[in-house]
Amino acid sequence: MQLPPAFISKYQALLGAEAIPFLDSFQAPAVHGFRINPLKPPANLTIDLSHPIPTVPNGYYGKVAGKTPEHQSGYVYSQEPSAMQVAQVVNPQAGERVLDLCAAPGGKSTQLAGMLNNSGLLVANEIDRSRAKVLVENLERAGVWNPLILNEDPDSLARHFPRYFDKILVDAPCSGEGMFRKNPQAMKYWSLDYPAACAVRQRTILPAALKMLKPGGELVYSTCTFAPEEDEQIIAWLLKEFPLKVVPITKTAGMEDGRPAWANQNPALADTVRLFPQNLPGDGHFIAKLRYEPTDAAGSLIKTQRSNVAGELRKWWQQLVSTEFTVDPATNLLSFGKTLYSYHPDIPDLQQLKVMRPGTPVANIKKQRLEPAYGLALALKPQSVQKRLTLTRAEWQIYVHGDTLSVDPKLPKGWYLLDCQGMPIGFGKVVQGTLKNFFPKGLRFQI
Ligand SMILES: C[S@@+](CC[C@H](N)C(=O)[O-])C[C@H]1O[C@@H](n2cnc3c(N)ncnc32)[C@H](O)[C@@H]1O
Repeated sequence: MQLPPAFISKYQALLGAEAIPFLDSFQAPAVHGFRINPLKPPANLTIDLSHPIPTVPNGYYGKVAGKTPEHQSGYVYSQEPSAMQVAQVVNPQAGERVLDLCAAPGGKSTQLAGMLNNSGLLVANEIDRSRAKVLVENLERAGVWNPLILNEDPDSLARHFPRYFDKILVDAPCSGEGMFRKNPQAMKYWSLDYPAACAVRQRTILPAALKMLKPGGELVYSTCTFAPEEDEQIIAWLLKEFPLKVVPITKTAGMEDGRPAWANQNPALADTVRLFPQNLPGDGHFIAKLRYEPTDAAGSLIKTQRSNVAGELRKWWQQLVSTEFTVDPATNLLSFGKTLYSYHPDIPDLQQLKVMRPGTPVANIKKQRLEPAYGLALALKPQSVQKRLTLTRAEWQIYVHGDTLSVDPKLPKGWYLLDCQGMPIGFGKVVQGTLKNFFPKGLRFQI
């Protein structure tokens, strides 16, 4: 790989002798990793789990294929190993309200959701609409319960969530120097001035994020770049401008202190973390954790979203629950577009927000009836449905292609939660020996 000459000389000046292993690391192959989703029920996975990442529960080195039941059903998520350290630093606790402000495609959101274990509230926001759609797919696949998925710019979002969150992650858009190895195209955008331009954007995102943090709440800031302008210098600026304190991050093997000398010499910057690719298997990251300690500690009340499901629609839902489920899987019901959602009761009134998903889709609204939603199949506990059917891997291929399958004609008609090797993969409807396919049209694929 041919690194930009200005990049080489910049890091030679910054790193001295260490620049040699740093620059050499770009010639090594990219390191792959994946996480196993702790939200999913136990299943028989066909995946090599022999190389665990010691510092990341459920994290493994290796590559996983995309077109497999394990991937389609959200049991695995491919993620570069050093990126996995960020959610570890956020460390969400049960019941907390957590915002992932720059969330697409959803690597850190899915990991945070796993750590929240479907307690508390995850709000995943992405400014770019097409990327937000990918975020929706990934959170749906992961079976996250009641995530609020938004497509807002940080300033607009801040108006709706004043002092609302316990933890906020800003995994900032950055110059992406850590991506060069995996995606050499990323070098095309790079110039000596690019990190400073990215820093301008980061300085607009962060004040908006702080408006949404509760007093005593924690902000985690991360980048996948090595540029001091976007790393230590951003934290030095935040510490000067806002009532924030650095929370030291416990360092594990291969993690280095942030470098005060690369900013304003503030010694607290050493408590941030640099992950360099010459020190650990991964592409590199910068992570800082800050506690917000404003002097005026008043919180803010918000108007919460009320359920809008009554009358006929509620009756149809109750009918579906009584014929197909063992318990009512929904929390609060919201009709949104042509879908019925379960949503978290603490979410603000959604009227002025660009909502991708208010929660978990539980049913598709048809004329005079409801059909259980794909997203529900991936999120609910299998024991909460009345009828289940196991497909072989070969039958799974037919299912994800969108075709019908023949089944035992004696099977009672109705909705079945389908699984493959114990992994829930979607719903199907049995009618007289035929399994009708309800795998969403937009997600179908051929192996
Ligand atoms: C590093 S990526 C996030 C990766 C994601 N956290 C993950 O782990 O999968 C940064 C994201 O910030 C978004 N972004 C770009 N400009 C932004 C802005 N002005 N405010 C907020 N987000 C922005 C990008 O669209 C991009 O999806």
